[in-house]
Amino acid sequence: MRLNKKRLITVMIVLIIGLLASIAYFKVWDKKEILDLSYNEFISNIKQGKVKTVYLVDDPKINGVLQDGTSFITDNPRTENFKEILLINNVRVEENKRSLMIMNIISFIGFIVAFGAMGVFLSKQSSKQTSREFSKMSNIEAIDQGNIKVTFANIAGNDEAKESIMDLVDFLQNPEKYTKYGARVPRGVILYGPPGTGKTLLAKALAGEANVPFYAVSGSDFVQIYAGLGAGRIRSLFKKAREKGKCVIFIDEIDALGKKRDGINGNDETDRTLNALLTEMSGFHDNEGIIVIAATNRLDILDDALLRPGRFDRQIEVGLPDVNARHEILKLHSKTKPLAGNINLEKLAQQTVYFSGAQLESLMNESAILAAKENADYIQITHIDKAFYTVIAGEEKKDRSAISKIDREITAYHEAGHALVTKLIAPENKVTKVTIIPSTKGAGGFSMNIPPDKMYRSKKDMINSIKIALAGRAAEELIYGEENITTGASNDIEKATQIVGSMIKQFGMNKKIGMLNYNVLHGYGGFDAEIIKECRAVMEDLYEDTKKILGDNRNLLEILANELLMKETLNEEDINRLMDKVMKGSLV
Ligand SMILES: Nc1ncnc2c1ncn2[C@@H]1O[C@H](COP(=O)(O)OP(=O)(O)OP(=O)(O)O)[C@@H](O)[C@H]1O
Ligand SMILES: [Zn+2]
Repeated sequence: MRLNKKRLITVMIVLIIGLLASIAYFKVWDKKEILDLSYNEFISNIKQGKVKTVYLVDDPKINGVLQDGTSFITDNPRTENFKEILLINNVRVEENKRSLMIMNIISFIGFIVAFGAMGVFLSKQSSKQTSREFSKMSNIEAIDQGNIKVTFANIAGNDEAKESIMDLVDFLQNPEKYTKYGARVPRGVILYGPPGTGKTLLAKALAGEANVPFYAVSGSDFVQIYAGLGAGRIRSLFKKAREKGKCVIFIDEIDALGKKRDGINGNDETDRTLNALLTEMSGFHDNEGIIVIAATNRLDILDDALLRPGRFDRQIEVGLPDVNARHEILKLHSKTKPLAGNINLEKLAQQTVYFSGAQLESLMNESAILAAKENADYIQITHIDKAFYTVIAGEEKKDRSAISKIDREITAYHEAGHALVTKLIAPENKVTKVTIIPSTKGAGGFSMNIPPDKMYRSKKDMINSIKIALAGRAAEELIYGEENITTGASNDIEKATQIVGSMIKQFGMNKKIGMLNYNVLHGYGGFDAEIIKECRAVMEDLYEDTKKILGDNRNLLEILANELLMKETLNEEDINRLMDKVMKGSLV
């Protein structure tokens, strides 16, 4: 339907151009070629023998041609003997042919027809182009099972993401098993994280491990195409996939399709495409065994509609690799390369802070190319050094290693502060992971789970949470001095303020302020100088406490921070092990 409309518009445009062109043509022709003779002039021309031909018609005007080839037009006398007079004066009379005027009209019509035809042709051409685009999409052949060489063995690091994806292999292979128990098999998974961290690789590995076909498209393919085509592409993609049965559909750059709709920058076309995708996904039967994996660098900009249950309801973070993962990735990508014996990949892993998997792969590849160019026997450290700068050339901060050194140290102390205070004041809390590798959520990372089986939070719990939140800043101040504290604590301060505020305004946990809910008394936006003063006083006390805890355990803080600098990521066991050692006095 929409395609026809499109074609119609193209034809119309061409016709209008044709019309304008022919009008212009006739205007010119009129002026230059056609003499408008009065009847008297015509007669005198005849008498002088200047008229060659006259086209006789039953119109008010007749045309003719002079001896010199000039066309003319004059009034038709429509007298009985007109033809005779002409013939007597040696004028050729053409009766059967239409007059020039008519010829003009005919040629005019010809023009239009020609242009019309051209229009249709062009629109056919453009629809050919659309159909080419279309077929580009419908031609997405499933990469055959046998051709997906990627398995989990091709992915180093990313252990958590890998585990979540591994779960899906069984869903793909035996969906019936899960439907038997009434379980909803996941349909969509979003992999999010910085570029080049192996999201595509993970999706491929899923297909490779489950031995099913793999279809890949990119969200940006759907942008700037003809109206309605995006949705059509989605439908044909899924149709194809269904025909194959079990498979993995990979949609890279899903954000190009599924950005949050803000109502202002709404784009009908992407909306339509997104809706088609959502419709297709809710149309799966539970045991169809199709899993859609989408990738994005930004989870926060995605439309909520995408993240609802039954759609992309699993979200897996794929982060930058830590030093161990970098080592693994480097090993993986130098397996088939002749490295000189003195190259230490472990050291190289330490030097490639913030490198993504793709950058590490590129580093090894560039080195190999340099070595090959020189016909060197081995890839030498000099090749790697050169390649290093090629890989980071596009980065904004060229001297990144210098900048990152102090950044890393501050981050390490900050994160170690959080972890240590947690361990010391709330050992029942679970510290799942501490890292100094930036994530999409911000610099560094620290995750802590409060035991989920608590129904209420005690005043002590809340105070502990505040201290844990303040511990990052406290560690920075303790180690680097008050002047060198950073903006890295902004989220922590926000969190601490929320807790203090709710304790005092809402939960009646402050003696001075009393057991009143101030939200009820003067709304959530209420401003009360006394409350703010009290919040500040409580916060100051807690901050001093936190600094004291860290100061008293400074050696532990330094040991943890140094371990973080070395390993970049520590899990709970690592932290426990370290603390045990220190407590037992073996590491002081
Ligand atoms: N964890 C990893 N292990 C091994 N190789 C990796 C890893 N991460 C990335 N690579 C290498 O980088 C290349 C690019 O990775 P991939 O295309 O999967 O990244 P991506 O996260 O999908 O990136 P983008 O967000 O830019 O699409 C891979 O083909 C692989 O060579
Ligand atoms: Zn922090």
